[in-house]
Amino acid sequence: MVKAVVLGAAGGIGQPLSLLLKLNEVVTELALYDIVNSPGVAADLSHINTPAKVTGYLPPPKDGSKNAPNDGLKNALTNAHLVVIPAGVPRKPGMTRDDLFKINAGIVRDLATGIAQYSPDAYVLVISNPVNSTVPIIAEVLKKHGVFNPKRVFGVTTLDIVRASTFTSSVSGADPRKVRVPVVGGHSGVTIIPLLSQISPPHSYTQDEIELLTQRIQFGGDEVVKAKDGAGSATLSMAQAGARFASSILNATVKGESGIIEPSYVCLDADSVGGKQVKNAVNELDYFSSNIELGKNGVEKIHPLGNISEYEKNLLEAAIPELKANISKGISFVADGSKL
Ligand SMILES: NC(=O)c1ccc[n+]([C@@H]2O[C@H](COP(=O)([O-])OP(=O)(O)OC[C@H]3O[C@@H](n4cnc5c(N)ncnc54)[C@H](O)[C@@H]3O)[C@@H](O)[C@H]2O)c1
Ligand SMILES: O=C(O)C[C@H](O)C(=O)O
Repeated sequence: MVKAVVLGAAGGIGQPLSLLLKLNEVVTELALYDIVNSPGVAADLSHINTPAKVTGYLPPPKDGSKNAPNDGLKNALTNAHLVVIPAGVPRKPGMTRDDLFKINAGIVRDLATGIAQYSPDAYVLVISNPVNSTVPIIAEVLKKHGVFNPKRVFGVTTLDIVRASTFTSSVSGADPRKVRVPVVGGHSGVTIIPLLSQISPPHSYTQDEIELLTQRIQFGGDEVVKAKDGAGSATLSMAQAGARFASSILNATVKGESGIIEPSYVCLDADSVGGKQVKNAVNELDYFSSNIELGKNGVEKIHPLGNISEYEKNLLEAAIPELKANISKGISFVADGSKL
């Protein structure tokens, strides 16, 4: 049995992501949890003729008036192999991702408490923003419960990779499906660091092109927030990116495929898989996105940054203070909170 769970499944990302997971034939059970509408989304998806059995769960009603299942989160999470979290509010124009911390930190902390209790061995994929802080929040909650495994918790930065392929190809004329650009660092503005010097297949951009492309990849999220004009942020492209990363995790951990490499924002404490080497290169940050090789137990190897250009070194230097602050904010939120 391979159970995938989506927490925040009725939202703008949650619905198309759940659809794509329903189409993934490695998944045999798909559990959808949200504070609203998840049974409806589950009923709808359950008519698709793929193997996954779909169920929808809600929290217990606040007034206790309805005869709803008592513990939706527990039932959703029990026996999960993979948990994907797109729960939380999205940006409106003029906001930074860090502005979402006030609401989303508490949501993510409470969901992490459920994961610690009901699915401590699951692979956890965090989409909720601000990713630079929500991943440390999840890790700290799992640590408090004694169940944190740094090889199993991932901040999903795949949308940055997807955008980098699309935007660079629009300049070079290459097939975007075949282009890979490692995007390292974090997932907000200047913490997003595209390594265009390592683009595959290789391509030489002018310095002007490099600067324009870097800016566009770093602030690609803002393009969508602006175009949606108050109706949220990227949902469809994020669902595709999230499903791609989930599929990579499933292919590595269930099917045993080797050699899958995807950048992701992870805890660098896993020294046995190369975390220390990356940590040394990024001024001792505890979390960072680098090329991650996936294996049957999750993170198999955290690849070093490799040769990077002077321009990219400057991007890294500019990213470090913001990443440090975002990480500390997440860690302190759990350390200072009482509701665990
Ligand atoms: N990592 C990325 O690259 C990336 C990309 C796009 C969006 N995001 C982030 O993803 C999050 C979701 O975006 P969206 O557009 O889907 O928002 P949305 O508002 O459309 O959906 C969010 C869903 O979360 C649900 N929710 C709220 N509190 C919950 C809780 N306690 N438990 C379960 N579900 C809960 C809501 O009911 C809603 O259905 C935002 O924080 C957004 O910034 C991240
Ligand atoms: O921009 C946002 O707020 C959503 C997401 O992080 C994105 O990169 O599209």
